[in-house]
Amino acid sequence: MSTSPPPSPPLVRRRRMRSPSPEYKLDDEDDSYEPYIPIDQRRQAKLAKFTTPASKPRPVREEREEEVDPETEERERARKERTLLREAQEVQARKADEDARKTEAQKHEEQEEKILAAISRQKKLASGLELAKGIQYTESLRTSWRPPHFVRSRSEDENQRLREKYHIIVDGDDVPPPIESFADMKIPGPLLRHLKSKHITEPTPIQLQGLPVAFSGRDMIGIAFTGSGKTLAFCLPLIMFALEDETRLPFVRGEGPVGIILCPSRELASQTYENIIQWTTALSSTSEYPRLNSLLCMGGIAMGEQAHVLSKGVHIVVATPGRLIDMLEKRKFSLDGCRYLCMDEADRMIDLGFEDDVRNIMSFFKRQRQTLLFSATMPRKIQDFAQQSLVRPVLVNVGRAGAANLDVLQVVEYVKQEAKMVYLLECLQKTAPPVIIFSDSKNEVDDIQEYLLLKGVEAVAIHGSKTQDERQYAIKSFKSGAKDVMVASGVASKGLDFPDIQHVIIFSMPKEIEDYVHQIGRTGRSGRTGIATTFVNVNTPEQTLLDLKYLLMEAGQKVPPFLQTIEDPRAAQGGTLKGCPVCGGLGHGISSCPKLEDAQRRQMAAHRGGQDRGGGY
Ligand SMILES: Nc1ncnc2c1ncn2[C@@H]1O[C@H](COP(=O)(O)OP(=O)(O)OP(=O)(O)O)[C@@H](O)[C@H]1O
Repeated sequence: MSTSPPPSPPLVRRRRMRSPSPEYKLDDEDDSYEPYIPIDQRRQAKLAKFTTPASKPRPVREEREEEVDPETEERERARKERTLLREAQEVQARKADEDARKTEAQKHEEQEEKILAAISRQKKLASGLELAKGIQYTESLRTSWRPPHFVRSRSEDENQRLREKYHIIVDGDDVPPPIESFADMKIPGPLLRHLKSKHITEPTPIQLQGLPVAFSGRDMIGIAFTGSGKTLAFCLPLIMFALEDETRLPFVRGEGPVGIILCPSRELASQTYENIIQWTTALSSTSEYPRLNSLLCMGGIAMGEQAHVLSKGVHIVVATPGRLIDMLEKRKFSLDGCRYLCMDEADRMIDLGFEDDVRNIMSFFKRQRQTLLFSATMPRKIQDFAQQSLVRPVLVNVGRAGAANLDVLQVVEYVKQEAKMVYLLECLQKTAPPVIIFSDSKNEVDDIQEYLLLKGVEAVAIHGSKTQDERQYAIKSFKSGAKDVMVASGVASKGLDFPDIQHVIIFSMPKEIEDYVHQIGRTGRSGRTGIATTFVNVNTPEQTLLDLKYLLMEAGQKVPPFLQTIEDPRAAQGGTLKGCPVCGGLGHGISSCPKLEDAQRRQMAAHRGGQDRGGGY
C-alpha cells in the first residue's frame, strides 16, 4: 500500500513556519497539529469575514502582524502608501531644493540654453528632395586645384603658426593650408595684374585661408569683420571653376551656370555682379583666357534685358532669392550642372524669411554642391545650424563674429532728440566727404536729406520705399563723388562698399548691435581708417547701450561716462558675459534678445498672413 503524502498544511500554519518566533518553532515539530476552534467562534469568524471592510486587516493577519519586526512593518506600510503622485511630489521638492541652491546666474544660463535648443530645432538647410529622401553627402566635392608643392610639404604646426600670425581661427577636418600670396594660389596672371592695379597685392587674412579652402572644394563658413575682403574670397573660386569648365569645353546656349552667389539685397547683388564683371573682363583681356558670362538676377531688372546673356550659356549667376526662384520656375535656366552656392551676408539669408527661399533654391540643384556662407556677423545660432547643413565644413574665423572693425574710431555722443539736426551739421565738419548718415526710419531719412539740401549740402537718400531707379541713382552719384553725403536706412549698411568713406554718422542708434557693426563698417575698409559718430539719448534702449558699451570695450575704444555708469544686471548676478547666441550682442542674453523678439514678431505676422491668404505661397 502506498503511503499518501501528508496533506498540505493550512495557510495559517505555513506563515507560522516562516516566522522566526521561537514558539512557532515548536509547532514545526508537529506538522499535523490543528488547533481546535469552537463552532460558534468559527461562525463568528465567518460572519466577520463578510461584514469587515476590506481595508481592515483580518483577525488572523492581525495576529501575525503583532509578531512582525516593527521596523519591517513600518517600511512595508510606507512602501504601500507611496503612490506615483507622492513620488512625483518628492522629485519636485528635491528639484526645488536644488534650484534654491543655484545662483540666479546659473538659472539664467540654463534658461538660455533651453531657448537656444528650442530655436535650433530648425529643419536642415537642404533641398526638399534631399530632406525627403534622406540624402546626406559625406564627402566634399573634388577639384583639380592643388596648393604648390612647398605649401603641401609644410607641417600642420607650421600652418597653425601662420594662422596665428594672421589671427585666423579654423575649425574642421583636414583644413587646407593658408597661402600668403595670390600667385602661389595659382590665380591667372591677367587677374593678378588687374588686382594689383586696384592695390590688391596681398591676400587679407580671410582670403589667405578662405581661398585655399574654397579652391579645394570644401564647404565653408567664413566670418571676418566688415571691409576685410570677403567678396573676393567667395567670387574668385567660382571664377576659377568656371574658367576651368569653359576651357575644357566651351558653354553653349542653355548651359550653366557653374555657380550662384546669393545676396540679401539688390544693392549688394549689383555691387557683387560689378566686381565679377571687372574680374572676368580682366581675365579675357588677353587671348589666353576665354570670356565668362555672368547674369545679374534680381527684382527691378527686366528679364528681357538679360536675354542676350542667356542666349550664350551662363557661367556665373549673382542673384537675390525672390527673382532667382522666379527665373528657375519659369525655366529661364536650370541648376542641373550647378555645383557652387555662396551666400553673402549669410546670417541674414538664413534668418527668418529667407530660409525657406534658400531651401527652395537648393531643391533646383540636381547634384551635390559646394556651399559657402560668409558674413561679418554670424551668431552662434546660425553657425551651429549652418554646420549641420554643410558637408565636412571648414569654419574660417578672423576675429569674433560680430566684433567691430578695429580700423574704425568709434565716437558715441549723447545728443538730445531736438538738437540732433543742428548737431549733425556740426558733425559733418569733422572730415572731408564722402560721409554716410544712417537712420532706421524712412521718414527720418527723408527729413535729414531735406534739411541738408536746405543747408546747401549735396545729399542723396536711399531707403526701402524708393524706386529701383532712385536707389540706383543715389548709389551711382554717391559712388562717383558727384554727391558728398548719402543718407540711408538699413539697406545700405550691409555689404555695400563705397570707396574712401571718411565718416559714418549714425543719427539714430539701431536696436540690434549687429546693424550698428555693419553701419560703422562702411568706413575703415581695406586697411584704411575711418570715424563713426553715433548719437544716443534717452530714447535709446538701455540694453542697446549696454551692447554698445561692451562692443567699445572689446575694440579698445573710449567709453563715454554716460555709458560707463550703465550696469549689467547679469554681472551683478555673477554670470559670465558671453555674446548672445542669436545676435552676438555682448550686453544681453538670449532671453532678452531684440533680434529674437523681432524674428518672432515677423514669424507670427507671416503665419497670420499665410492664414489670411488661405495658406497660399
Ligand atoms: N587683398 C586686398 N588688399 C587690399 N584691398 C582689398 C583686398 N581685398 C579686397 N580689398 C578691397 O577691400 C574693400 C572691401 O572688400 P569687401 O567689400 O569684399 O569687404 P567685405 O569683407 O565683404 O565687407 P562687408 O562685410 O562690409 O561686406 C573693397 O574695396 C575691396 O576692393
